[in-house]
Amino acid sequence: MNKILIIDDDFAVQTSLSLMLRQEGFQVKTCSSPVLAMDVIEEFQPELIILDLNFSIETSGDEGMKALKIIRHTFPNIAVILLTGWGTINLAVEGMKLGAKDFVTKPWQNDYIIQSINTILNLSQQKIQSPNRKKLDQQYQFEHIVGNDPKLLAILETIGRVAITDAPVLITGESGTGKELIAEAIHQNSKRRHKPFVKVNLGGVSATLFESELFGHTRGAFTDAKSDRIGRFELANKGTIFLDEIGDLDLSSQVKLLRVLQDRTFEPLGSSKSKTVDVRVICATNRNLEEMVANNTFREDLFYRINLISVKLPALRERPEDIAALAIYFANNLKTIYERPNLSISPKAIHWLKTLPLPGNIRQLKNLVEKTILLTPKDELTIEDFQQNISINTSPSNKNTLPEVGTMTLDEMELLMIQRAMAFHQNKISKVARSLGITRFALYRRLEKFNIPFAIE
Ligand SMILES: Nc1ncnc2c1ncn2[C@@H]1O[C@H](COP(=O)(O)OP(=O)(O)OP(=O)(O)O)[C@@H](O)[C@H]1O
Repeated sequence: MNKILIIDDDFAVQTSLSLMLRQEGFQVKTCSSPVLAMDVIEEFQPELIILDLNFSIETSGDEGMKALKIIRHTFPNIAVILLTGWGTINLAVEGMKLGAKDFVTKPWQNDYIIQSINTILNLSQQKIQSPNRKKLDQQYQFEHIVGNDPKLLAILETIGRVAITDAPVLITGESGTGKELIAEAIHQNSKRRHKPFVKVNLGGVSATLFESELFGHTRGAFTDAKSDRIGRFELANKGTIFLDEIGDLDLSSQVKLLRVLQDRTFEPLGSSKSKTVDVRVICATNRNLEEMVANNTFREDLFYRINLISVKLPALRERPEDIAALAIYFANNLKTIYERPNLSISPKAIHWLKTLPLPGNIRQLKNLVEKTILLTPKDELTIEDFQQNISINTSPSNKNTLPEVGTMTLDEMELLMIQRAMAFHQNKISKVARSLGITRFALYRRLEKFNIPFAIE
């Protein structure tokens, strides 16, 4: 039985929280001040502490903060959840930086606290050493997710475990790495799987449309509002809402979003009646939210609210072994669709695909395989077939794949580009030279300079 310690000077809070947690099967102790807490922690050895930040004698929150620092320092393995008022949410944010696992604003929702506790305890307690794909597939539904890379498996393990809770999950990763697929998998493995999964692309929602899109509007709320409209949150009730491109949200919309994530209540535009929703929130972005927080373009409190659990999907170039499995999977899917049962990819072509940088990640690989199959009438696809259909330089995020200024000289860059072109064109000098925009002789000179072996054509 897991042990939880509640540190709060408000007797009513102590009683109601402990009653609720005992009903959930936890062993609970309470304590009214941080000073007394240290002895209790030593003796009781809780796995988790719920710590109030606002003690009535000291409304600045300093006492709670001090206690948090000491607890983190003395008992680093004990998880801490902070309790705070809505008005002092900035304190909670400070606390998260000091290592608290989550924060809950008063008045709290019992369901939220319980799911947060379960998620935190669950994640900290049963870490499997190295998850294996077969075991994961026996436990969870990941049938459309291809891959065996240890980084991907660790992610599948985490999402499998947290899927059953209602914990918010933040999914980051470059474009095309499978963020939406992972969000769907979380929903499919949750208790909400038979309820709606509603996707909202926040990148496409302007600040003026944000409220009506997410919270709905009543007829006449604004000039074009000819009839009542249900917002996305309400559509997702009892299910999951997937907020894609959350990093694209402007600051005024961020605060509106924080409010509904915090209280689960909102008012449709033009209405004064609050509505309550029961949704699980999954967010995704290819931006660096930590950096945005540092630049004050993303609210820190919203950041901590959405990333109780966060997973970062690796770029495809970081897991080249999965390229083979993915290419074969996409080709097999198309076998049936296009009625070409003998379709296959030559072993050499598979090997060659693994050497591609693929900045557009899995989406780019999928498009390449589909395009090549469509445009090639043969059964076995070769390197040349793929070469004709790839546009390495026009991929969307190519500019991001250039190294940072100061990390590479022009000479090193030239060497890398020549090596890459040689691999791509399998050392065929005239093709390599053409792709680099230089003559064959200019290429020979450079190959010699860089000591790259070649055969004269
Ligand atoms: N592990 C995988 N196995 C099979 N297909 C995958 C996998 N990951 C992604 N895909 C496929 O690749 C395509 C891109 O994936 P997805 O849309 O989930 O990426 P994303 O990270 O959400 O992209 P963006 O940031 O551009 O929205 C989809 O067609 C998806 O089905």
